[in-house]
Amino acid sequence: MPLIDARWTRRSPNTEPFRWLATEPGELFPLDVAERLADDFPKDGYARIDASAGGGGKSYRNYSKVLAGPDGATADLAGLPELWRRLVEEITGGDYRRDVARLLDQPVAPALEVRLARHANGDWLGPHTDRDDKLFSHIVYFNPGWRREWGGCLEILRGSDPGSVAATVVPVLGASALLVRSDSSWHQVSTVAADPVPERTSLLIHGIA
Ligand SMILES: O=C(O)CCC(=O)C(=O)O
Ligand SMILES: [Fe+2]
Repeated sequence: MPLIDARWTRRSPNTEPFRWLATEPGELFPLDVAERLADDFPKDGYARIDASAGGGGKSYRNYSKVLAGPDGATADLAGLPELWRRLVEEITGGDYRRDVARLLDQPVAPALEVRLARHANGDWLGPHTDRDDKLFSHIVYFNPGWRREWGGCLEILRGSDPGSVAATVVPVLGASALLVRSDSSWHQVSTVAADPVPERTSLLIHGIA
C-alpha cells in the first residue's frame, strides 16, 4: 500500500497571485499515516542555519536536514524511522514526480531535493520566490493542533512586500502546499511565536529543472 494517495493530484491549482495549490489534511495521505509520520518525525542530524544577516539571498532561520539530494544521492536514510524511509523512497521513486508534472502541466522534474525543516520559537523565512532552478516546491506539514495565531504560517504574497498577503496556509498535521516557481511566486513563513508554542515541522520537496 503506498503512503501517498495519488488522488491528491486530481485538484487544479489556483492561478492567483501565481500558480499554487493547498491540500487539506487527509488528501495527500490518510490522517493516521500523517499522525504516525508526526510521531516519528526525525529529531537528529539537523544543521542550524541562520541567514538573517542577508547577503542578497533570502532571509531565514531554521533547522534543516537533507534526505535526498538533486544528484540522486540520499543522505542518512538508514538512520530514518521505517515509515519515513518508505515515504522518501515513494517520493523519489518516479510516480510522485510524474503526478506532480501532470497536475502542474510541467515537464517531469529531472531531479528532486527532499529536506526536513524545523522552525523553533522566533524562526521565520522572509519573502522569496525560490531559486530559478526549481520547477516546484511542495511543503508538507506535521503539526497537530497548530493554530494560526502561533505564526509559522505559509503566506502567499502578491509581490516582494511582506504585507501583501493573498492567502495563508496554517501548517496543521497533514496539510500541504504546492508552489509553481516563477518570478512572481513570492511567499514567506511568518515568525513562530515564543514558548510555549512548539517547533514547527515540515517536509520540503523541490523539483529541480
Ligand atoms: O515551510 C514553508 O512553509 C515554506 C518553505 C519555503 O518556502 C522554502 O523553504 O523555500
Ligand atoms: Fe520557498
